[in-house]
Amino acid sequence: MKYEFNTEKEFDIIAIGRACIDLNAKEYNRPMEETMTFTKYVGGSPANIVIGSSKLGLKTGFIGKISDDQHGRFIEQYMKSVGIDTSNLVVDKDGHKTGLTFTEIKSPEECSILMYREEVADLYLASSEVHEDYIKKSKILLVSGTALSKSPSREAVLKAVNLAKKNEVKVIFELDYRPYSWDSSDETAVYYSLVAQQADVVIGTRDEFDVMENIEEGNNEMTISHLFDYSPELIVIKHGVDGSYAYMKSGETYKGQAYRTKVLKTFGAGDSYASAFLYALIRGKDVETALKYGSASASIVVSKHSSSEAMPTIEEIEQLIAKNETISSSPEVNRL
Ligand SMILES: Nc1ncnc2c1ncn2[C@@H]1O[C@H](COP(=O)(O)OP(=O)(O)O)[C@@H](O)[C@H]1O
Ligand SMILES: O=C(O)C[C@@H](O)[C@H](O)C(=O)COP(=O)(O)O
Repeated sequence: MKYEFNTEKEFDIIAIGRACIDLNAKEYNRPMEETMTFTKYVGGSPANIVIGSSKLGLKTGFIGKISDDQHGRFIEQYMKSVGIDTSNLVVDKDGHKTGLTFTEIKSPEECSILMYREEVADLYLASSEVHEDYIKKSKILLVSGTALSKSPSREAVLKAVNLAKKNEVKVIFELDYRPYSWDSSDETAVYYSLVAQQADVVIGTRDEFDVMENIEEGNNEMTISHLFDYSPELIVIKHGVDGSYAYMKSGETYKGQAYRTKVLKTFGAGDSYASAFLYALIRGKDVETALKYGSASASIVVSKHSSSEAMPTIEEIEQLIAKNETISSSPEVNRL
């Protein structure tokens, strides 16, 4: 089953949200207290996703706010270098800073991130900085959930969603839950539900859907039966190394299995997954195949040091799919 887009649009994906910096520990297998050196990469979930999609050949753009300093300029230069349109990347003039994410790689199973996000420029994106003329040019508006955590970014995102819906632009909502950014679980659930109900596609981990529903240990059937009463036509629920499920409003369900790899660290999986999953959908692959692209891309990125710089080429993804070494012993993709 394929997912249709308006093919007349100039851009494939325009993302809205944060573009930040990842500082990934160079010394692995030790706690961050003992890490002396870090490598700098562009980071921020929505930025990572468009970087991945852009490297795969999609035409992408980014709406966001960066700091007026060396870090902001590094982000803009890197985005340009991978082909992302930065014409709607706003430079903050009020002294707000770029968000930093330090990563700790204690072991392949024990990875964590430490976010420094006080007064970050990305959450100061204003609704007046979101433009209809730009959004309407894209097949997809990719929305990151973290951009809803504070005003004025929250209103900027809600405006962007409204403009997308007015202009036949598919709204893809990546839940991208970062507890650090939110004041309360009730608040998160309110804004997540608001946008999920308006989105065309919702992507998140099982835990993130629980956050949206403000419950513990929810289940996929309940999630989809609720959301399919609203706008979503496709819901993707990820279960880490156990794979992912795609549910269509029309009733089909598909399972994508994770691909075996030598894991270096686990972060970066979700962003690389989303970038290749969306690439495949836009290129007219069916949803089953798109799950394979997402899983293969994630498997490649978890074997490498970064999230953004490590985003694979299409050849790497297709070679991995052809090798077919999935983690479960059951058939690689089961039609349920
Ligand atoms: N250890 C792993 N080895 C190979 N693939 C993985 C591994 N962990 C996750 N993946 C792949 O990445 C996808 C997204 O991972 P997940 O952990 O669910 O998302 P997130 O990074 O957003 O928390 C999974 O569906 C799976 O295909
Ligand atoms: O999203 C961030 O601000 C941090 C990311 O740049 C970092 O690379 C990361 O944690 C990615 O993990 P994922 O969202 O699970 O793919």
